[in-house]
Amino acid sequence: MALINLVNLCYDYPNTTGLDHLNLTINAGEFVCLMGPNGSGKSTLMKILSGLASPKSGDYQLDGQAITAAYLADAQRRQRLHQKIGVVFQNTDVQLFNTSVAEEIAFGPRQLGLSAAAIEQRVTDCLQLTDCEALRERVPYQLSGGEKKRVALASVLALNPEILLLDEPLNGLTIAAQQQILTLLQRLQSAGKTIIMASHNFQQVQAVGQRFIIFNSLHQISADMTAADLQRQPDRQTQLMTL
Ligand SMILES: Nc1ncnc2c1ncn2[C@@H]1O[C@H](COP(=O)(O)OP(=O)(O)OP(=O)(O)O)[C@@H](O)[C@H]1O
Repeated sequence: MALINLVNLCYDYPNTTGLDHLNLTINAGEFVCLMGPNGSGKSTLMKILSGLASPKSGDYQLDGQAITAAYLADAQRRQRLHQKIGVVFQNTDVQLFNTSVAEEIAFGPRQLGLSAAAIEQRVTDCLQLTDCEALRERVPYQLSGGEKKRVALASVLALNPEILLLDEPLNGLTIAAQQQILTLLQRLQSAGKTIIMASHNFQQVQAVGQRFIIFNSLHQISADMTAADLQRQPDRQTQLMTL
């Protein structure tokens, strides 16, 4: 069974279309890049997948469960969804609000009601996984862009989600910081996570993406290709280089 299944999914903002009749299946363990020009719908799809918005029409199923407005209205179910799908937002500053990095990572597990020992274990594990041990007592909003991104990822991983959604996680980072995030995402995929990453920069993601879902300016999916498909289509690669 598909992990994520979208059928004829539409979403509208008050004055514009967000998503137009998306049909999409994503299986567990995939590393998927959502690509397309500015305003094509990548962030809107992330909003729907993470339960921050519900579709106007069409279906969204996660592990066979229909995610509807009624489902999202139930706080317990919403929490279950948020445990399953972790989101790293485009603007990391909206995500980091605690007074230390350790507190930032502990926040989610504490909300789940875990014991102090279990929380400490998750903080230590996630600091190590994201190479953030040295940042443990730092104030999150004073960190560099790359450090903030790694801490945001650590705080999301503390809930041990099956799926990671990342909206333009490489924007504004140095090449070294980009590489560090990409290597980490590959390790997480090897550990069994499903990775869904939005990007409009093919150069940044071509080495890691295994599947590329390409949006057009009409907020539709115009192509859905594996990395191997893309290898055989240099014209398409050139097009993606200039989104
Ligand atoms: N909060 C909002 N209110 C109204 N319109 C919105 C809102 N957010 C997005 N839109 C519109 O919905 C469409 C899809 O936008 P979306 O942010 O999903 O695109 P994107 O592909 O993520 O773009 P970018 O690469 O710039 O982040 C665009 O036309 C955008 O202007």
